[in-house]
This record gives sequence, C-alpha cells and structure tokens, in this order.
Amino acid sequence: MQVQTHKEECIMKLQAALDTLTLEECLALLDHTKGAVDIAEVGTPFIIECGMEPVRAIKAAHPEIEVLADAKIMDAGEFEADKCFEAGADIVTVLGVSYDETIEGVVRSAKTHGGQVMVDMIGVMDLAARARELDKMGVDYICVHTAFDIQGTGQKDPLEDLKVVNAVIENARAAVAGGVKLATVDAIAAEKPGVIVVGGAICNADDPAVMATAMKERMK
Ligand SMILES: O=C(CO)[C@H](O)[C@H](O)COP(=O)(O)O
Repeated sequence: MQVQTHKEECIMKLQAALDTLTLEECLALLDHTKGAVDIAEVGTPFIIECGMEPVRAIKAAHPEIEVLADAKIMDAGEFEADKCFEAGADIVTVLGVSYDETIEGVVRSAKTHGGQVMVDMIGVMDLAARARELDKMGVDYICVHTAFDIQGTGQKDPLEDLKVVNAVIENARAAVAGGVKLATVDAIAAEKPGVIVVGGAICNADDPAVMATAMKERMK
C-alpha cells in the first residue's frame, strides 16, 4: 500500500484575495468562476473599509465556498477570532509574529466554532524555527507571505520561503501569498502547498473570472 504524506493527501485550493473590489464585484466574480475559487478571502483592506459585512454577504450568497477573514490578528486572539467566526468566516488569519498566547486564543476560538486558522508569516525572520513551533500549536495553514510593500524589491522569494516551510511542517499545510501570478503559479504549485493565494492577478485582470479559472487549471 502506498502511504500518502499530509502534503499529498489533499487538493490544492485557490484562494482569491478580494482586497480592492466592491462587494457587488466580488459576488459577480464568484458567480462566474463556477467552482474555480475554493476560498474567498475578504482581504484586510476590505475589512478595514466594511468590517465583517462582506464576510456575512459572501457566505450567504455562496455557502459552498469557504470564506477567509484576513483579519491579520495580532492581539486579543480569541476575542477577535470569535467576531470573525460569528460573522460566518470559515478561516481566520493571525500573524505568526504574534505571541504564542494570541495564536493559542485563535486556535481555541476556531475549535469552538468549527473553523480553521491560517497563520500569516509576514515579517517572520526565522521562517523554519517559527513554522516548527506553530506546527505544534494546532493551526491549519502556515502561509508564507511576500508583503505587498516589498513585492518587486527582491527581498523575498516566495518559492524559496515555501520550500523552507514545507520542509519542516508535519501537521499544518503550507500556503503561499504575495504577488502570485500566472507566470509564477506553476513552480509554486509544484511544491504542493495546501493553498495558493492570488489577489491582484485576479482582481486587476481584464476578466477576473477567466483569470481565476486559468489559475485553478494550473493547480490541477
Ligand atoms: O494579504 C494581502 C496583502 O497583505 C494580499 O491579500 C495578498 O498578498 C494577496 O494579494 P496579491 O496577490 O495581490 O499580493
């Protein structure tokens, strides 16, 4: 019998980061992608502008799609995660640079609500060491993230970061975010992360639904 590792046993999910579209545009995109988008991320800028309303609206319109609230929680982990899950989020993000107590609070909240936790590794200096610690804390995804503000500066290589995290985790699945586009998705998909996050490449495309579908095709 062939034994599957945890990295091989699940499909790769496409997470569309909805940062800059209106709620109407997001709903239209999800209507037209017909299953290409596995996770609809209500992005941090969207949350800053509209609070939890897009989480509620997207979940109500598309109960079949997982909704991630990119709250990037940094403190008051359990309390803030509760707010996201109560609004209908399936997955909530917490920053990897937060104290362990904060991350433990988010994990507790996820357990209470039957949700999941994605740790955003933005700003984490020692990726391997922190990923090892987080992997033991019951989080579901550990997401390497090239910050929007440093994309194009060459300071980070998402593919290399993904390899570092994938090499040390045993329980969680890896995710990758930050400037992923059609030209780079094949190499990333080859590393079998659990989730590939795509924001601007979908939202700024001439036809976001066509781009989302093309991205998902490359992940099969
Ligand atoms: O969390 C974010 C920024 O902090 C973005 O949602 C994430 O980086 C994906 O967007 P893009 O593909 O445009 O980089």
